[in-house]
Amino acid sequence: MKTSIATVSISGNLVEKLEAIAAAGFDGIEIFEQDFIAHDGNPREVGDLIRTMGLDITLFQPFRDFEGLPEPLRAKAFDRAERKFDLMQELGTDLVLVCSSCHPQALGGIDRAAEDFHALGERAAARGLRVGFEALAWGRHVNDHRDAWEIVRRADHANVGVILDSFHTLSRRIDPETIRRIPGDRIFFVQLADAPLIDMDLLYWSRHFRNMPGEGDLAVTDFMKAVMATGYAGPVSLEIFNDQFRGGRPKTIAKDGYRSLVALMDDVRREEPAAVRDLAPMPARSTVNGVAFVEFATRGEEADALETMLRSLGFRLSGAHIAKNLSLWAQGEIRIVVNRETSGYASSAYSMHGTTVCDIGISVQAATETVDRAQRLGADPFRQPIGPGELDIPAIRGLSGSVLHFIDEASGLNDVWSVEFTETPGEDSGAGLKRIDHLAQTMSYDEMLSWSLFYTTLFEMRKSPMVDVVDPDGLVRSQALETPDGTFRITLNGAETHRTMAGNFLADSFGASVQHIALASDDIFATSDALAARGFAPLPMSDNYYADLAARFDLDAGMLARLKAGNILYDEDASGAFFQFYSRPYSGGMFFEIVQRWNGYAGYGAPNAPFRIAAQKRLMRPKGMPKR
Ligand SMILES: O=C(O)c1ccc(O)c(O)c1
Ligand SMILES: [Mg+2]
Repeated sequence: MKTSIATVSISGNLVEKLEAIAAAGFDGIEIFEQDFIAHDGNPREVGDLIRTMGLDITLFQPFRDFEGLPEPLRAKAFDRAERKFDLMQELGTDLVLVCSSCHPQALGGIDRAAEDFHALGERAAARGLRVGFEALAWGRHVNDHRDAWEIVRRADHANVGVILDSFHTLSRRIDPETIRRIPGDRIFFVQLADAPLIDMDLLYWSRHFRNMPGEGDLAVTDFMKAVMATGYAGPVSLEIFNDQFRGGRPKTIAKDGYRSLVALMDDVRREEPAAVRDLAPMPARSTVNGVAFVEFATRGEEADALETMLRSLGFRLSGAHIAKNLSLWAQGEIRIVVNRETSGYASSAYSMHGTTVCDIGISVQAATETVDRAQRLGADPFRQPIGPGELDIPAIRGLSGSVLHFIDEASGLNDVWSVEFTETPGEDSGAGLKRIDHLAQTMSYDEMLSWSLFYTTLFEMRKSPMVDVVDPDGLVRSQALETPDGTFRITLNGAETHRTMAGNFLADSFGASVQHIALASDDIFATSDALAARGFAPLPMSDNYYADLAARFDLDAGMLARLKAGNILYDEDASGAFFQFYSRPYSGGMFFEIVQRWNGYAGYGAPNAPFRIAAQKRLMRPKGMPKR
């Protein structure tokens, strides 16, 4: 399988685009004519440059407004085609994409279009070139791949084939199963794009909101299954028009594209093994059993403050590392590692971000396979020198320099706590916190798609719809990712301005990271009492909040009084209820959350988020102080 991507999908100038595409691992590019025209260099040099980077030119595009024109426009279109054929030969590519005409004078008529394509096929054949016809979803007469295929069929020329683009088919809700009727050797090229479901004009949607397969809501896997079932053996190419990507970092967008394409083809193969023959095998998405540990990089007074916070949350200092300056804090199944090392990865994370979550340990079915899959999807493995008596725990670099370790039972890696840590005796039985409910990662809005793709291609996780969270100083978008059984949950919070609570944290910590950790109790009121006895100070909520709760929900006076007394927030969904309270912010805007899910409540208390943020800001921005 040859992987390819259109140059239009990546930001930067032509050379920057090519470098990013080559580095991400693609085999080829579709050269977008505009990118070539904007470049100052002759076509032969450009072709040679592309090839020296190890890339093929899989397609030249687009050639517009060709079929169905009356004379003299028709003759002019053929002349124009001859010029572009010259250019293609100099660049060194044999396939051109002709997209269906939007020309106001195009006449329509399947046979007229077929005759035009037959004639174009003759001219292309004379030069050893090929022509592919793509139905644009907004084409004047041809806007359905079934009509494009009928035209190609009637053109009846070996050098004329059809080009399929998932966006054009799926955006019009055309059943992708209809692709199975097209002979694979008549499909000259396949373009892939996903998109979020938004009800808008097709052209505008296509030119601004496409995204990588798996990042949107279209049935791209079904589309590709149908394509592969035809026996299609040509390139599989991404063609993404997206405003955000046009302004993104070329390397990141290209890596995301490669990750999405390999994950998609692996999914297709799992569902139709016979159809995908030449993709190297890779392990399936990992099953996650939960968060094994969260590690903070910290120092000095900040480290002491964090440990004071952990103690007030009912954590017990349960171990010290045999060789390194790490302390292990435990409660229920929760393990938090406080790393005060002054060299190595955690130390650089501290220098870069201040006190920060530098490492997340994820408990999976098979740790080594998880790293294998991640690497096949383009992630880098992470290694540190292993000291005497230490285990070699498989790990990768996440995005923006983060690290993920994988722990499993089968290989004995979950013994790391008894192997690498000496037990600190103690009696403390905790405050009833049992497990990590979710980790909340803060990032800039532009990074959200990269992170959700990262998690959903590596793990069996589903995305919930994006919600808008109103901060007094701006909007934060939030998206939850979770395993089917809820054992591993992450919320991604994308900030667009520095002035939001999330944006402020991001600016102060120089990059995406975990901003809060939500810990689950099975009895929120008992936990709240136990924490109060330890001197834990919850985030104070306003009286107005509780007056509104009383209006919105059927809560009896006793329940309401208990919620208010504990500064506990409340929400309900179709099946159950949710209780949550917060710590006060520490170390530049991080915090802890305590939650209880009752009767299968599935959300994260999104309706409460604006009031939580306002309460945090009241603490961080004392009364009377003007906002920055
Ligand atoms: O938006 C367009 O015009 C356009 C051009 C070429 C394509 O392959 C396509 O899918 C869309
Ligand atoms: Mg296309």
